[in-house]
Amino acid sequence: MKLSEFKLIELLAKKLPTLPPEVTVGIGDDTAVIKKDEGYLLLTSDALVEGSHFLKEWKEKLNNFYYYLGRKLLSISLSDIASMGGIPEYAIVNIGLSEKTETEEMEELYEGLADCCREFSVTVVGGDTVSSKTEFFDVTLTGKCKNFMLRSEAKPGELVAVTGTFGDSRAGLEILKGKGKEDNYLLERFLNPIPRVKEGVEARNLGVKCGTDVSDGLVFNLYTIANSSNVSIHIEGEKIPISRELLNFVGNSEIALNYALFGGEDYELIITLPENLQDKVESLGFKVIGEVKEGTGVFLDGERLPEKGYDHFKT
Ligand SMILES: Nc1ncnc2c1ncn2[C@@H]1O[C@H](COP(=O)(O)OP(=O)(O)O)[C@@H](O)[C@H]1O
Ligand SMILES: Cc1ncc(C[n+]2csc(CCOP(=O)(O)OP(=O)(O)O)c2C)c(N)n1
Ligand SMILES: [Mg+2]
Repeated sequence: MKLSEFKLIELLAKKLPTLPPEVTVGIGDDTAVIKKDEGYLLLTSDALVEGSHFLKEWKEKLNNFYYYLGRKLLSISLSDIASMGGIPEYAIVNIGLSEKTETEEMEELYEGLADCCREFSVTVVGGDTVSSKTEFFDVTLTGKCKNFMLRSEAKPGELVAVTGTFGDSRAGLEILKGKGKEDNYLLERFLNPIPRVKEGVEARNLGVKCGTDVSDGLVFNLYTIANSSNVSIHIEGEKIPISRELLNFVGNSEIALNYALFGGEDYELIITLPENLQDKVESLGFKVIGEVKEGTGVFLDGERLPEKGYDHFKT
């Protein structure tokens, strides 16, 4: 594919018929938003594909690898519902199995999926099972909300805040690829991201209007807010949350910051909020990392950052 992931989606979206009036948000945010009764239906889909998101050989390194894959499969869509401030409800699961797939692996995948369903009160209501050259797993998830957060609602003068720490997942991926020293915390952060559903709902309940989650990298997802809100975002390097484990893994704070900014698969939330909500969102566990201003772009300590992140057709 010659185009970037996002240019391609833009091109394909133009082919589709115009939206009916009940579709409040179509392609372009973390979930679709569809007006329903007194509130909204949220709808999202994400896939995990052998070769792109995981390697089958990782099974040899971890005896419960497919359990974690089952959890992550649901968690990545839960993170999209979380970023809208929604409550997850129903899931459809499509699985593509190769000649190498074993029954026990799929049982393990479904045990992970089931545990995650129990933890977040999600009900699997169907799916599809097909053969494929390489394995793939795909979840479509619905959610509900009375009000939602969007990428396009950031306003100049607001603060930018995030949950959790950044860059750990990329380090976990490197460990699985055989680079660097083993670290269970970092591995866990890659294999078992915890979607911030509670934080998303609570932020929205406080009146926060802008949110997204971080799958392609902190900077890239800050750009999705900046671009769709027509604002600039200014963050401070020393405020970016970085774990002790990541610092130990990479050895110095400059490289750790690079992992945090561009790593990807963090599945943490970014929100923007008016200053008067700062204490309240901090008590939910969010940390302020910067501010929203007029203009365009994302800046770190005054310097414009490149709009780069994970792109399926570039990496
Ligand atoms: N093949 C596709 N057809 C229609 N919409 C798509 C397609 N792929 C992605 N999208 C939409 O494009 C937007 C961006 O996708 P993506 O970056 O995958 O979102 P996210 O990081 O929240 O999963 C989303 O609204 C998503 O639903
Ligand atoms: C084998 C392998 N190589 C690279 C990665 C890293 N990686 C794959 S997808 C991705 C970004 C997020 O995934 P995507 O499918 O784009 O999620 P979405 O933005 O749609 O939520 C990253 C960092 C990986 N997990 N596994
Ligand atoms: Mg997606």
